[in-house]
Amino acid sequence: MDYEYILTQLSKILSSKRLQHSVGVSKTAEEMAERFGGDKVKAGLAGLLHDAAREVPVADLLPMAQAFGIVVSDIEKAEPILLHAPISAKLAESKFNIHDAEILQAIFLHTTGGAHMSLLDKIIYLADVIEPGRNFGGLEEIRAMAYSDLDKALLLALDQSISYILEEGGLIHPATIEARNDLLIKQRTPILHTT
Ligand SMILES: Nc1ncnc2c1ncn2[C@@H]1O[C@H](COP(=O)(O)OP(=O)(O)O)[C@@H](O)[C@H]1O
Repeated sequence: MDYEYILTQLSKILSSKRLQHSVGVSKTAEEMAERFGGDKVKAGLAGLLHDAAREVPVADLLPMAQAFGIVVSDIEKAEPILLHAPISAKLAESKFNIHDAEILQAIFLHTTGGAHMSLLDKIIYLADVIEPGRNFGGLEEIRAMAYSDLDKALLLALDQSISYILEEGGLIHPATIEARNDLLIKQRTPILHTT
């Protein structure tokens, strides 16, 4: 399935604003893949499809996740919006014929992150945060870092997300804490970790 066809199909299930965001994430992810020696095609597709389920009505997310056989945690039951990421991965597979495990994993992890993120996972997480349509305090520092030190940029973005949720009094998904701890451990003992 080619890029243009996916774009047309997405325009039927996403608002023009969200579609513009998805194209922004896709282009940013391609640029980052080029900068860091990743796969540009996979980055572009994962970026384009990462929010495929973002406009599914919240009330439908839990039953849809269950129908797809997604294991739903207590946090996701309490904050079903988080399920849009794993459901987007399932839609990419079932509706858009994407069977590449790396692309599907990057879509799955794009909102929470997780331990042991691959280069593509990191690129998609960050591209979602820094694409040109985004604008929030502290973004410029993350943007600048995203093209020089991927892990430092990711750490900044995870910290920003955790701080924001804390301020809002929200639940923090444990995968986000795991992503942060994993990066910090690797930063402290770089010789033991080459990825
Ligand atoms: N790591 C997280 N843990 C818990 N909730 C989160 C996490 N990341 C995002 N959320 C919440 O999930 C919702 C959707 O997140 P997201 O899709 O990233 O936002 P956006 O629509 O800006 O892309 C937000 O309301 C946010 O507060």
